[in-house]
Formats: sequence, structure tokens, C-alpha cells
Amino acid sequence: MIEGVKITPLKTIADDRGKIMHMLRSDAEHFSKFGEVYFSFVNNGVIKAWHYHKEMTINYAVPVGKIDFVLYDSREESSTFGETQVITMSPEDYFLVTVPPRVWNGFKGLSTEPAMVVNCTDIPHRGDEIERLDFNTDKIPFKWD
Ligand SMILES: Cc1cn([C@H]2C[C@H](O)[C@@H](COP(=O)(O)OP(=O)(O)O[C@H]3O[C@H](C)C(=O)[C@H](O)[C@H]3O)O2)c(=O)[nH]c1=O
Repeated sequence: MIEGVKITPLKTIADDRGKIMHMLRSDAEHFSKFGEVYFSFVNNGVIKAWHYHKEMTINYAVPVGKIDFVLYDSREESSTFGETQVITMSPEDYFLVTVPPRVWNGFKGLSTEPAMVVNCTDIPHRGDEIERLDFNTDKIPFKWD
């Protein structure tokens, strides 16, 4: 596991009418503060990568569809410096992934239907705190299939 990344199992409560899927509560141990919630949709086979947040802690859940969420640690002071990690996310195996700032990340849509990635952040989106690299950059040792 990349240093500072947390995976928290989430409950799904289903009944005859539908279901409730938990995401994040203000009294959770891994909650810091609220910035913004947004929904990023990714079509089958599409790669949205790479993003790097200088300040934002991200909290991802995938209540619809399926993705491979990939992390790369470029923090020289980190115990997992240079490592990559792949986390498959979907409603069938439902959990929250918390990622601290300064960890490169991106995802690929795996489901036929567009996957919905919910991000509950600790600061509002700001373009100037994001760095980006092409998905096929040679600066990150990961090859998307
Ligand atoms: C998130 C956001 C985006 N935008 C604009 C910026 C771009 O012109 C456009 C698409 O954004 P982006 O290319 O960053 O979209 P994704 O690749 O889906 O990534 C976004 O959603 C994933 C899940 C992330 O966590 C990223 O941090 C977030 O940037 O919407 C805004 O104007 N306001 C916003 O709050």
C-alpha cells in the first residue's frame, strides 16, 4: 500500500426499493474537512491519467461501473517511493480510497456502462494545484493495458 493511502470498507444497504451506499461521514477517523464533491464519469476503455494534486486529499468511491485506479508514489521521502499500486473499484467490492496530496493517480473505465467516480475532497477544485502528465508518459513506470 502506498504510504498515506487508506482503504475503508463501505456499507451497502439494499432492500426491495433499491439501495443506500455509504461514502463519508464527518465523524469518520479518516475525514479531515469538506471542500467539494464531484462526479467524474469514465467510458469503457478510456484512461483519465495522470493527475497530481499538490494540496488536495482525495476520497474516491465508485458506486456505478468499474475502474482500475492506479497510484504512483514520486515522493522521495516516502517509504513507498517509486512504487505503483492498482486498486480495482466497483459497487461489487465497495470501499473508500483516501489519497494524500502529492501521489500521482489516474483511472481506466472497465465496465460497459460509464463508471462514476465520486470524489469528496478537502478543498474545492482549483486548476492551479493540479499537475498532469500524459497517460503514456515514461516518467511513471506503469503501462496501461
Ligand atoms: C473537477 C472539476 C473540473 N473542472 C473542469 C476542469 C476541466 O476543464 C474539466 C474536466 O476536468 P478534468 O480533466 O480534471 O477531469 P477528470 O480527468 O475527470 O478529473 C477530475 O475528476 C477526478 C475524479 C479527479 O479527482 C480529478 O482531480 C478531477 O480533476 O472540468 C472544473 O471546472 N471544476 C471542477 O470541480
